[in-house]
Amino acid sequence: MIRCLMQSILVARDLSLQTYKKCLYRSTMKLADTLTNTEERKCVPLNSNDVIAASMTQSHVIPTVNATVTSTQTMPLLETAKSETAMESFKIPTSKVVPRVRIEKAPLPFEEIPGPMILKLWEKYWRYVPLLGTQLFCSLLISRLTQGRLSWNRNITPIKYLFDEYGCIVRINGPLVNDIIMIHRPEHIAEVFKQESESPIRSGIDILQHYRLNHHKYRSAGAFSLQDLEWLEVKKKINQPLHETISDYIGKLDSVCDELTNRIRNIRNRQDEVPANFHRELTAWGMECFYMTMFNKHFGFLDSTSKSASEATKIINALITAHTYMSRCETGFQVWRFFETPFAKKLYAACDVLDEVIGKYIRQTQNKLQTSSLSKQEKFTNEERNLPLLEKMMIQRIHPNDISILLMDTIILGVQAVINCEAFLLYFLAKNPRVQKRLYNEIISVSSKTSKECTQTKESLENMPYLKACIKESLRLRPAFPYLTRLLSSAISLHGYTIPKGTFVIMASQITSQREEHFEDPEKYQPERWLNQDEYAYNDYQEYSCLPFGYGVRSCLGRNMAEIQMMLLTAKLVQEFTIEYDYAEIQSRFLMINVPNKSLRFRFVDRN
Ligand code: HEM
Repeated sequence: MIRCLMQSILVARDLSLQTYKKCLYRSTMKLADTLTNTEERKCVPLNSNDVIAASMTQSHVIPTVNATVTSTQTMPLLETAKSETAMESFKIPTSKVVPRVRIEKAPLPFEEIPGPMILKLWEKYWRYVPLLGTQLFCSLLISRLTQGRLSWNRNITPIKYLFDEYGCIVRINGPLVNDIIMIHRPEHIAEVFKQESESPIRSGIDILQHYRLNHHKYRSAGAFSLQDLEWLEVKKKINQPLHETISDYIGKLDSVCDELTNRIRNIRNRQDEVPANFHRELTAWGMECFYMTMFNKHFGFLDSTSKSASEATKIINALITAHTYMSRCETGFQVWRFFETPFAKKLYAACDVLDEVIGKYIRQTQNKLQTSSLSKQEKFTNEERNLPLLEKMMIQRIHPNDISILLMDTIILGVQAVINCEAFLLYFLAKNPRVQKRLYNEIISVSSKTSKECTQTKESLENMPYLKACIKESLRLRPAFPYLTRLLSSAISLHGYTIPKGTFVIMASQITSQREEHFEDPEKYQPERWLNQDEYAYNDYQEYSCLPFGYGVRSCLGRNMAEIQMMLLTAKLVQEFTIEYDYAEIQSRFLMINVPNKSLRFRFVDRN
């Protein structure tokens, strides 16, 4: 009996508590709604805490709303069903709402930005490493840091983990390196780019810099590593010739795409599937495009029967090796700073092969230009625009050393970026037959109007908005570089914190471009989202929400070249084949560039 009685009391108490909570919530919401319509609400922004506070502080004076009830009557704390009905229509006289004073928030100290404790573990190692650069730290962070603790597969996941754990701004500090801030919100990225100086500083690739300055005794570190105004001078000189060359070489680049198409027909099996090492064929295509634009030479990378086949194999092997060991040297502890490790030796040997090839063409061009008179050279720049880029750069009097390192950066990073972005694009098309169909229709309709069958021109490419959207969408989901970096040249304010000048900022742009606020169903491949720009122009920071080629003065120099190459090849392949892929999902893994983590076993089924 007593137990029953006790239970009933407990149940009754629970019920009354629940009713109280419900009523308090309803009155709070009602109050918030009402306040929205008052003048006070307009000038005093309230958050949910304010509303709750307001309801609590005024609970004794809030009028219950019956016309008959005066404003001085108090509302019962524990409401009855009667008072609940009465709540439906109560009004608060505006004069009773006490306006709140907006309190200016003082900037929060930089040191209070949350960051991972796990990094503290590394501090004890750092002191044994005298030559620590920011890049080392970034590398640690981006590559191996969380190994063992997370399901680490060398992709962007650990960075995402840090944001999930510490919020939208994460600070990483150490005793020897400068502080590093990691961000991913477009509005924060905008602040970083707004403070950019005339010559912004980005993290370089230390091992390539080391190769050039110490191993090779070149006079500068290279396009990706060079920081000062000297590089900007070179960049200015290259920019225009680069764009002109690409436009002038569209026809030649298109025929390189024809070669890959034929090669696919030769190498696919009876199920129309290309071999697992199809990535290598894409590399050959990328290198042939590079040779064509830089040296105006057809090398035969896609022709296994050509005279230069063994030389082609050597160059492609060198490129693959250089990329692999650059990534291995650059990530983890950089022991190569103290002695030449086996990884560094392999990288240097591969770079030497590429350097030799580039050097050969530079010498040839130098000889050619020495034999022609200056006036003739000037005539070249004005009249004969079809010169290869190397010759144009030499006419611009760019130092041969600078040309050499620029070309090597273009091969190791630029060509690799194009190949891997193209690989992901083909994958997305293969996985989305509806998109592929629409793209095919666009290509056919434009080609029939503007160009000869199966040949693209500058005009035909300009008339393919859907193709551009397909590329943009693929770069949104799988950019070549998942993050951008800058050293702050002046202090900025982010998320209420003051970030001092000299802080190194990592912008996780791959995460930015997959945020729900900016992209509906962000994980889906939907090129259509780029066609109606107005629909997406609602947000002030839209511009910063997808930056596959970076932003500002230090944005990608090869953007035009990359986009044209990708457009040409994609148009060609979609026009000729239906592309299919039957295997497990392909994700990216990070080898200084996002690369596919699985073989590209596409099926290329003839359309006719
Ligand atoms: C789809 C292919 C490519 C993508 C996604 C890409 C992306 C990028 C990104 C994100 C940056 C850093 C920008 C920044 O920090 O704001 C960059 C820099 C650069 N890219 Fe590309 N790139 C591609 C292809 C190429 C190609 C083919 C070339 C060769 C001409 C090239 C040459 C460069 C150079 C020289 C820089 C350094 C620019 C500077 O520091 O001023 N890129 N690229």
